[in-house]
Amino acid sequence: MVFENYKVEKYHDDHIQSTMPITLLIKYDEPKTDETETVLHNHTDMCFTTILHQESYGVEISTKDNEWIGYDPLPSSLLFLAGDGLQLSLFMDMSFTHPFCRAQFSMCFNNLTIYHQGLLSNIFFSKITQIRNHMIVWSNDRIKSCMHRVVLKENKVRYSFGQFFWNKGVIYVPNELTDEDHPMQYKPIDLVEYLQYFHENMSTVGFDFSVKDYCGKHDATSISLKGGLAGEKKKMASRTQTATKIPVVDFSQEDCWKSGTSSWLSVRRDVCNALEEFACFLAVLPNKVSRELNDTMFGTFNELFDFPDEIKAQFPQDKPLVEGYVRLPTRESMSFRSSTEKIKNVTRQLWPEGNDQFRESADLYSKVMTELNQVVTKMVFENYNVEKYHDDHIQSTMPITLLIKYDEPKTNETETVLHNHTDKCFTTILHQESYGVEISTKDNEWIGYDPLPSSLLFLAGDGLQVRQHPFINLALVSWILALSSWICRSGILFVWSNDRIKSCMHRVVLKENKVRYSFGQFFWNKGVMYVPNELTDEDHPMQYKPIDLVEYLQYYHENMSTVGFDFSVKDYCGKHDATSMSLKGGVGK
Ligand SMILES: O=C(O)CCC(=O)C(=O)O
Ligand SMILES: [Fe+2]
Repeated sequence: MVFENYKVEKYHDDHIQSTMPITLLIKYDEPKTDETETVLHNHTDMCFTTILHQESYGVEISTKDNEWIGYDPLPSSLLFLAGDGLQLSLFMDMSFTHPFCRAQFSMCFNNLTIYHQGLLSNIFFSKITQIRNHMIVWSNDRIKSCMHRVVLKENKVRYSFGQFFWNKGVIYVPNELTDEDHPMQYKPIDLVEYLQYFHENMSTVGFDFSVKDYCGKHDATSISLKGGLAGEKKKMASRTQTATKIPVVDFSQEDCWKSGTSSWLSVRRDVCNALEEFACFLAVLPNKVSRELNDTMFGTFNELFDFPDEIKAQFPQDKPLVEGYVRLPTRESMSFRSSTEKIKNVTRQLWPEGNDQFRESADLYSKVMTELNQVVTKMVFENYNVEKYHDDHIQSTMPITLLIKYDEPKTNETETVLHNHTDKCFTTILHQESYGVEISTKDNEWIGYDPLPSSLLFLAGDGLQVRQHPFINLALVSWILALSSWICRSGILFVWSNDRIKSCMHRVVLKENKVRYSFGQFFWNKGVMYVPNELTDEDHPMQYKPIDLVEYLQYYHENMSTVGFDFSVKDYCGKHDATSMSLKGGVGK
């Protein structure tokens, strides 16, 4: 009917020939609470079309007006959806041999539910699948894929099943579906190749890699179907503007470290302007970190990351602010609490005979970063006239050091090795050996900087725990990492400052064909954080309830499956948000 309607029925036989229907039988666990629970988050299916049949209320679809509407199933009804993909693709890497092997897929689903309860649905069902709509391709944007979700309203198991219609071979937009009003939007696409490409490159192209990116014709990021896909997209992505620059704040004057001096006040102004405008700045402090220190520190990284995995893996993990060694598809990292004692222990563990170069330079950087953080946060507290809270704030701060090595890229193309994200902590200070970190401006431009040996990048923070998630599992982590967009919303500085300072969206790109080293300190806080009363007024009504950052992380880990990737600090402790809730207990969706 659809083909006929668009007068392309002559292609219909071929279309049906190439169709591979896949059956899926699903059981949703009985919800643990009486609340309505979203058990499958907003998504569209990646295939061409889907037909579902449910036993009881559950599927809801999003209308063009963004309303969610559901239906009580009739026994003799089936729900037909314009398709896009049941994120099956994500599971291909999980050693489940064939992308269309549904039986294995369901098994995989169940196993994962058991072992990774929480993580699964997020990776699985969140925004990631909204983008790959083949019906969209085929219909040249006339038919959009159906955004849907599943909610459980009753306290009982829910069964449902359906068929997902995939296609072998290349899908073309029929010429008949292009005209002046509908110029050709897509190049031909082989769905299976596309899925494969997506799997293999997820960690670099990112979850927001869409069918438009893959085979879009008029999109700025459009690419040729075969070869050089990632390259061109990445090139586009990294085409940074030179006009806007990351603000530089000069900390070279001795006086600017002393509260109350004119130099302090002037730096304070620069710092606060930079944070409000860019959520970050480059601190230049030649008296604190010299080129020699820079070279010594990075000089030890080679050896550090060359230790066999067994040695690196010895580093104990601690939740939710995990310390230890973490291997991801594009990078490996080592983290530990930033203290002289801890650095000594780490050094001794790695180099039983000692390594003064590492120990001393790591300790010095750690101290400088901690000091810079203290000074900058004090400036910020002062700027908002709440300096009386600063001592407590610093008392509760837990700095965590992270040392990172990014693998040498396999191609000569610029590669995004850490996708757009903000850090979940209060503040972050980074130091890189070579170009890599890029930040997103308010105008959504990506800007980077060539590091000076004596500079440190200060960022308004938000999240680290993704890489340090308790479910450390390579495949899962790579998905999470690729999913980076979900970590963008929980700025704690943002909470504290009652939305005055946004957290800094950043990413890491590799432009050169070589290993990249970087390290930093992430500043977390123990205990409950309040928006100071002084930061609320008519123009800034209180936006957040008190939050315990560590509990928040814990809560997030444990409930990821139901709260979804887009669960933000606003959802957790937002005051005016419709989804706001009390801090302890009853934190819903
Ligand atoms: O590699 C870097 O320099 C930055 C790393 C980063 O942004 C992070 O780990 O959150
Ligand atoms: Fe980061």
